[in-house]
Amino acid sequence: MPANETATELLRATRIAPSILSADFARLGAQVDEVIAAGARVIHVDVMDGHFVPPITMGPIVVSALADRVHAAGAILDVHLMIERPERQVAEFAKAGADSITVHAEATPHLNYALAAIRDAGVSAAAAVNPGTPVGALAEVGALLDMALCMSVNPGWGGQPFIAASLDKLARLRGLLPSTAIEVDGGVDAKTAGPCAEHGAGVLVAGSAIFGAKDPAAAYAALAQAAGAV
Ligand SMILES: O=C(CO)[C@@H](O)[C@H](O)COP(=O)(O)O
Ligand SMILES: [Co+2]
Repeated sequence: MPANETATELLRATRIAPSILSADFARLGAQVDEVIAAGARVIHVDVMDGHFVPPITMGPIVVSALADRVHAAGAILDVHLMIERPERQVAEFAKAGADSITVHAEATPHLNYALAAIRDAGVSAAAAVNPGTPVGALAEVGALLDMALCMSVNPGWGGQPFIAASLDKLARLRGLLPSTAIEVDGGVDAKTAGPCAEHGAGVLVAGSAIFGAKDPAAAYAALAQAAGAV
C-alpha cells in the first residue's frame, strides 16, 4: 500500500499544525473544531511514553476519538510518536486513524524498517531529529520519507523557548532533502514562525501559542499570516 497521498499532499504546503498537547482535554473535540474552523488542516498529536521522554500523554484511543471529525472536515491527524521502538505501535495508530506518523531517529535502531512499516500501513511516513542529532541521521532514509521533522525544542513538553540554532538546521535539512516536506516543532509563535518558514520549514507545529491563547482561532490566524501559510 502506498503512503497516504492526501496527507502527503496537504503536508507539502506551508501550514500551521496546531498541537493538541496544549489544548483543554476536557473539551478536546470542541478545541479541534475551533482550529479547523479557523483553517487548520493538520492536527498534531503528541504521543509520549514515559521512556523516550519523561511524560506520558496519549495513545491510539485519542487518535480514534478525533479521527471522524477531523477527516470529515478534510483535515488530517499528524501523529508524532515520542516513544521507544515506535515500529511496534505503527499498526495500532494506523488503525486508529493516523494519516501521518513521525518516528524519532533516536528511538529505534530500525529506522528504515519503521518508516517502511508506516508506508505499508497506508500512512505518510516521517522521521524526526532532536536538537542534538545531526540532520545527517536522516540521510540514508530519504527515499522513505514523506516528511522530515526538525525538533526546535527538546521533546517532552509544550511551552519551551525556540532553540535559535534550529533555523540553520532547518536550512541544512532543506538542502539535504530538497523535495521532502519539512516540519518544525517547538517554540513556534508569531515571532519565530516567519523565520522558520524562511529557513525551509513548511509545516509549523504550534501548541501553546494557539491553545494557550485566549482565542485559539485568532492565534491560529496570526501564526498563519506570520508564516505566509495557506
Ligand atoms: O512535540 C512537542 C513537544 O515535545 C510539541 O509538538 C509541542 O506540543 C509543541 O508545543 P509548543 O512549543 O508549541 O508549546
Ligand atoms: Co510534536
